[in-house]
Amino acid sequence: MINTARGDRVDMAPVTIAIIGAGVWGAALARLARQNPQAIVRLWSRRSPESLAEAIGGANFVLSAVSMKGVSDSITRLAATEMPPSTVLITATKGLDAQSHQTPSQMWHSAFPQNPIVVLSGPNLSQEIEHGLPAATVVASYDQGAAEAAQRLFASNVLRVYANLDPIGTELGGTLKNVMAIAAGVCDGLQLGTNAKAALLTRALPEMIRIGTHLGAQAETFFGLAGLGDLLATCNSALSRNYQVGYGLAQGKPLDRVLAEIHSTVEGINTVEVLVAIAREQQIPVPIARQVHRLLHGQITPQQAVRALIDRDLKQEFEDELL
Ligand SMILES: NC(=O)C1=CN([C@@H]2O[C@H](COP(=O)(O)OP(=O)(O)OC[C@H]3O[C@@H](n4cnc5c(N)ncnc54)[C@H](OP(=O)(O)O)[C@@H]3O)[C@@H](O)[C@H]2O)C=CC1
Ligand SMILES: O=C(CO)COP(=O)(O)O
Repeated sequence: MINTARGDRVDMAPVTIAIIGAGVWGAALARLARQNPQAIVRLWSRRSPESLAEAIGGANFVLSAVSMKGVSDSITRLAATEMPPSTVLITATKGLDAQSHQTPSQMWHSAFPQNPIVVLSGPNLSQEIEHGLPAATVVASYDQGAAEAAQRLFASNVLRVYANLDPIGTELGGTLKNVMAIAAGVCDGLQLGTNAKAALLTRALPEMIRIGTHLGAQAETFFGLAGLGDLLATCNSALSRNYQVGYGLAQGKPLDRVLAEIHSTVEGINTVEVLVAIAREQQIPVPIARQVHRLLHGQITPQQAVRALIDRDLKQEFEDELL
């Protein structure tokens, strides 16, 4: 166990972290890292005047906070630098690659097999972080030392950081809940009530676990902060962009108008494509994700999506759970 009380920071050697991706999450993570007086924090984006090689020079940690569509580009850019194998790579992206169906940490590992890889994920709405509100998150890695180093780096009096050894589960919790947040937005937008919302979120979790365990996650991770925690935060907050998509569709707005109004990254739109493709190939039941997929493709109305979920064949509550 690590004691991360603020007073212990005097024992921590100075560390440098370079954050790639200066979107809202990259900026919020930079703010969090700056709470640590021992951390030198550099925030870099492809629009920055300095080169990436300069930004990562001497960094102990390189954190990627780019959206899923920027992960491949960022890997290519970083591969062109001379990053040493001791640099800890932290990924904070919540998405799945459309072609390979890989998670970001798997892509980073393929490109940099020698570097320790850490996943950072949890119920972390960036606007609340920017307002200095307290939160908790998870840093997960197969390399316990790397996860604990990231834990020491980010722990502060506004952020409680837990470490675990399941990076894939931690990453998929944050990724798959985005699809469920679209459904939750529909539920609230149609004013279906608290009973319906509780049913939706409760049934969303086993759906995430079925896909997640198929992709290599540990089931118990989904009951932690990066799974249930992030599901609750995102599905219950109008700050969530994925939730806003569902809410806007429930109000009868077309998807392109909803997206134009949000004008920011909405990872659930791509994630549901990958999720449904995997579910089809592997015959994994994902009823909520399927309705979100049909809704986003304009094949059904929000009301028809709700009806389709209720009209499914009757079944035992736990008959096909992987728990
Ligand atoms: N916002 C939040 O509350 C949270 C977000 N996340 C996750 O963090 C990730 C980023 O989200 P967020 O910051 O909110 O989104 P934003 O839309 O604010 O920012 C997206 C970032 O990705 C970068 N990017 C996109 N394409 C490329 C590319 N081809 N090459 C390099 N960089 C690229 C953008 O760079 P540029 O500015 O140069 O376009 C920008 O820095 C997402 O996966 C999201 O799910 C995780 C937890 C919380
Ligand atoms: O992942 C998030 C909170 O943990 C952010 O959610 P949105 O991408 O839906 O805004």
